[in-house]
Amino acid sequence: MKIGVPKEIKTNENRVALVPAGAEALVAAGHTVVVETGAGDGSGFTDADYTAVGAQIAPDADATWAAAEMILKVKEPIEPEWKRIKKGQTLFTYFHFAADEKLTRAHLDSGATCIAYETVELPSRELPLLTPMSEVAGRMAVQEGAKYLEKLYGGRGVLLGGVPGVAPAKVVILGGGIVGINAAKMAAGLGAKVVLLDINLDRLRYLSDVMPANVQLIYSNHQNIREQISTADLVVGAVLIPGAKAPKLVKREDLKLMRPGAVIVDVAVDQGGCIETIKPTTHENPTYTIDGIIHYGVANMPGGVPRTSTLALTNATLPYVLQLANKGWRRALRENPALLKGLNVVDGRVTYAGVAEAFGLEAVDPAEALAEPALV
Ligand SMILES: NC(=O)C1=CN([C@@H]2O[C@H](COP(=O)(O)OP(=O)(O)OC[C@H]3O[C@@H](n4cnc5c(N)ncnc54)[C@H](O)[C@@H]3O)[C@@H](O)[C@H]2O)C=CC1
Ligand SMILES: CC(=O)C(=O)O
Ligand SMILES: [Mg+2]
Repeated sequence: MKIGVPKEIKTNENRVALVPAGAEALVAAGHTVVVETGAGDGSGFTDADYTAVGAQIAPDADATWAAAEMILKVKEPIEPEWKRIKKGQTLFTYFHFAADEKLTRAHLDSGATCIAYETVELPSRELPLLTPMSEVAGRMAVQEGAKYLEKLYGGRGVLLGGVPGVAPAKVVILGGGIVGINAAKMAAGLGAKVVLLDINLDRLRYLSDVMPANVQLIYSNHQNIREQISTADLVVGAVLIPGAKAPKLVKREDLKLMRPGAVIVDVAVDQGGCIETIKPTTHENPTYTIDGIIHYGVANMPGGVPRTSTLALTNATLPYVLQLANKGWRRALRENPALLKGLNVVDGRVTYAGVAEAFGLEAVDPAEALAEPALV
């Protein structure tokens, strides 16, 4: 199979979807790998690192897309990339369709087969291709939150860990999945007082076994959330309903309960955000203020630490990339139910219920879409 790896063009997105070790594995399996010149630069991989393992370098994005039956990316194709998508081409990347109708319609119109990293799901309900980036983003959420709490950035001027004689800051985390547990570990390690809320009681029980004593676990409902954020310095949004739009847990009027200069980092912004007032921002311009509360809404946080993130992401994606390349998307999805869960759009139809629901579209059963020979 011919596999294309374009350079990411979203603002300050320096990750790349395939590292030289992955290119080597694909070439060894008999595939042709075409990498856009400079695609690996931001993560510390040169064109020469790719050619050394048998990949080809394309001079620009057009040539990379045109050559490929399957495109490997990190972020969803953005508007300048849409014209390059070919009917029947397989796209394997993060999409987050439910948060963006225009993006969804562009991919429906393209006729491409869109397999989303974020909805690949194991029988255990784990999301193996979201997990590594959630680990990065959860850890970063505390780093970024700590920065914007500094007075210089408009924050309350509070140090997360406090010092002897002065109380530590309070960090409230909404959602105790991968982002939540990683944020909690970091905040607790720095000495903050941490409160984590989730609706999954089994998850709260598990967290109570593994978390240190400065992490308190509370059931998530609107009343408890309002009570907790009223004394928070940093709030981290970390909820997820896989593939669907995030529920709005903090309403606009709730901001009035919060302390001026408190910071919200809504990691869930890529699925629309769990804070009513959040909107997507970029690494270049990450924050804005509403009612005295600093909002951080970067939708590709791991892009800020591309070396770590690229390695972590590609460790997880490569086994799936090899299955898609070796078997073609139909057989790979038929033989791997986890990968089948990743199918969001095929031949102009939505195959993921959460995405269809977000825009009032009809969802086609992915197994049914697979069964149609016309879509080979
Ligand atoms: N902004 C960025 O750069 C990045 C964003 N993300 C996003 O972060 C979000 C969280 O991802 P993960 O932690 O991997 O998901 P996860 O599935 O591991 O955890 C989500 C948690 O939210 C909980 N939850 C659901 N409804 C809730 C409610 N009403 N109140 C409290 N908790 C609730 C679930 O029980 C679950 O424990 C996703 O939207 C993901 O796409 C992930 C990586 C990077
Ligand atoms: C998960 C995601 O959207 C990201 O890593 O950018
Ligand atoms: Mg994202």
